[in-house]
Amino acid sequence: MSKLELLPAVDVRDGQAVRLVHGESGTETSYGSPLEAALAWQRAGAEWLHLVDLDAAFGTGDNRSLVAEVTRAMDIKVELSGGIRDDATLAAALATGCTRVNLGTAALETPEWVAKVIAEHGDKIAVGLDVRGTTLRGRGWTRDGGDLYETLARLDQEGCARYVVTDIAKDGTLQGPNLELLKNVCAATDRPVVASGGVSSLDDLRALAGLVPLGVEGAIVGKALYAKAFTLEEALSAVAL
Ligand SMILES: O=C(O)c1ccccc1N[C@@H]1O[C@H](COP(=O)(O)O)[C@@H](O)[C@H]1O
Repeated sequence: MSKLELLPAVDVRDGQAVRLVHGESGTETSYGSPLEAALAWQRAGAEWLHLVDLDAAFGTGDNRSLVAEVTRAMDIKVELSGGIRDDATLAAALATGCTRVNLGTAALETPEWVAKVIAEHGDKIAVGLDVRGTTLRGRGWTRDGGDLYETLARLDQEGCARYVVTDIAKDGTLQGPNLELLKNVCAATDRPVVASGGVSSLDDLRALAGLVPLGVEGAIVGKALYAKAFTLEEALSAVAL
C-alpha cells in the first residue's frame, strides 16, 4: 500500500505567509516570510510544498515573482496554485519549474481552456475542487461555480489526472477533515485525490491515511503546522508505512 503524501502549505498574501479561516479575506494570521516557511518545511523532511498565491486567487494583485522565487529555491516537489487561469499565467507558473499546478476558478469558468491544457500537459495539471456542501466555489471562494459531481464527471472525461478537494467549511478551522466528502469523491472518480481542509491532529492524518486504498493520495496541512499542533516530522512519522 502507498503511504499518504503530505503537502505542507504556504499561502501567500501581500508578500507574507498567512493562514485564513474558511478562506475568508480579512481573517489572515501572518507567519512571516514565505521563503523561510517553505525552507523550514523542506528541512523538516517534506517531499511536497503546496504553494498558493492568495492575492491572485482573490483578484487583489499577485505575488507571482515571490512564489516563483520560492518554487525555484525548493529541492522538493511544488504544487502551485492561485490565479492560474489563462495561457500566460499557466506558462509563467510552469516556467517556475513547479511539479504541477492546481486550477480552481478556470475549471468552473473556462472549461474549454481547462480541457485543452489537460490534453496538453497531462499530470502537470490538477484541478482544485473547492466546495461548500457539494457546490463548487471560485474567485477566492466567493462565487458559486456549479455542482461538484457534475464537474468531476466532466473533468474525468477530459482526462484530468488528479483533484485537490477542499471543504471550505473546514479550511483553517482545525476541526478535522471531511472524511465523508473525501470518500464520496473517491467513489465518484478513479483519479487520485489530495485532501485539503481541517487537519488538526496526527489522528486526522492517520484517518486520511486509512483512505489511501480508496484513492486519497495526499493531504495538505496548513494551520495545524503553523499553530504547532504537531511538527512536520511527527506528521511524516504518523503516516509512514
Ligand atoms: O487556500 C486557501 O486558503 C484559499 C482561500 C481562498 C481562495 C483560494 C484559496 N486557495 C487556493 O487557490 C486556488 C484557486 O485559485 P484560482 O481559483 O485558480 O485562482 C486553489 O488551489 C485553492 O485551493
